[in-house]
Amino acid sequence: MAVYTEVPDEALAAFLAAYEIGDLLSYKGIAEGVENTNFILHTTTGSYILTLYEKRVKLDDLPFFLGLMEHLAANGLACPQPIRTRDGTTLGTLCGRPAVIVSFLEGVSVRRPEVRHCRALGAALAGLHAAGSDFAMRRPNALSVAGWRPLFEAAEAQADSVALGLAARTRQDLALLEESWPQDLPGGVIHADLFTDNVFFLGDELSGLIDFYFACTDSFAYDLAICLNAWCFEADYAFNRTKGQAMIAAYQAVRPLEPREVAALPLLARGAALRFMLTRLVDWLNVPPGALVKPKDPLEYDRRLAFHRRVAAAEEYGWSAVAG
Ligand SMILES: Nc1ncnc2c1ncn2[C@@H]1O[C@H](COP(=O)(O)OP(=O)(O)OP(=O)(O)O)[C@@H](O)[C@H]1O
Ligand SMILES: N[C@@H](CCO)C(=O)O
Repeated sequence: MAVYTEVPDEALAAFLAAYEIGDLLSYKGIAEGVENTNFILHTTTGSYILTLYEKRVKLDDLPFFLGLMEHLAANGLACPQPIRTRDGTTLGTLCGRPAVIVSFLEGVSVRRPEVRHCRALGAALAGLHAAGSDFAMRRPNALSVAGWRPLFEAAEAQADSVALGLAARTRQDLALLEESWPQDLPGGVIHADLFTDNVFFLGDELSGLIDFYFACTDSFAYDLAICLNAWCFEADYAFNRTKGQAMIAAYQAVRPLEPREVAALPLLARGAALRFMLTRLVDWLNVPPGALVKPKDPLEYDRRLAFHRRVAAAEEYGWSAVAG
């Protein structure tokens, strides 16, 4: 469930009075998602998403996220567009929480992506990188390599209670990645969390990207590495090279990777898997009493790491010099 804040009818009506989105017909809480409180609103002018930001989203970051969504939507990307009030503001307050209304995107996410979905995702990711290239604001990636050691230290003592040997192998991965993390790759705005639940399809057509609350300024190839992790492994943790190939080729049809990005891909993919393993591990070990949200399994990413450790070259992810 993701309705942490209950919103009384009167409070909602007062909040909506500042907008020109028609009369409210109905609204209901959205169960999916774990970070924020989301409602779907149906009004006489259409459907909208109302989000109340809960504690994990920093208030200072909201201008970046909202500005970015506006910028990307203005550049033709199918993403939620923050709706402005009559006074021209996008960020308001509802029930003591920062709150926004964004446009509703049609479509459904796919649980088990197929090759065609991976291809569509590759093109959309490159489109996002292109659409964000002239966005003026910056937000450093707090969950890049410098952010991993504090996460590891918070989990190290209990890591082996989750899987035997997890602490030792994570320690080794972390040391290697800290030493060799690729620097100064081409970069700009990245989504940084483009998992299947954040991508909508209508039939075979990709219809929208959501959840920009990890978006930041970092290397483009790292974003691709995150997507290879999230989309191209099978249920048995075998990497599906055909899916990787489809994703990378579609990405490169819009923005060809530079040779240094290709060379860095194995390390970037390994780092991306470590990042999600660590955030999941910390959450797994710190489930608040009475929590209604089930934490995500860190071992799904420990298993991906086992694959990445054996990879020697980008070809093993499906990259090839000849576009295919
Ligand atoms: N603009 C939108 N259009 C249509 N549906 C949306 C939109 N934004 C959010 N949703 C719906 O709300 C759900 C939760 O949104 P979102 O993923 O942003 O939540 P969250 O709390 O930030 O969760 P998490 O970070 O865990 O994914 C989505 O799975 C989707 O069903
Ligand atoms: N996509 C992240 C959750 C944060 O949205 C994960 O699967 O660990």
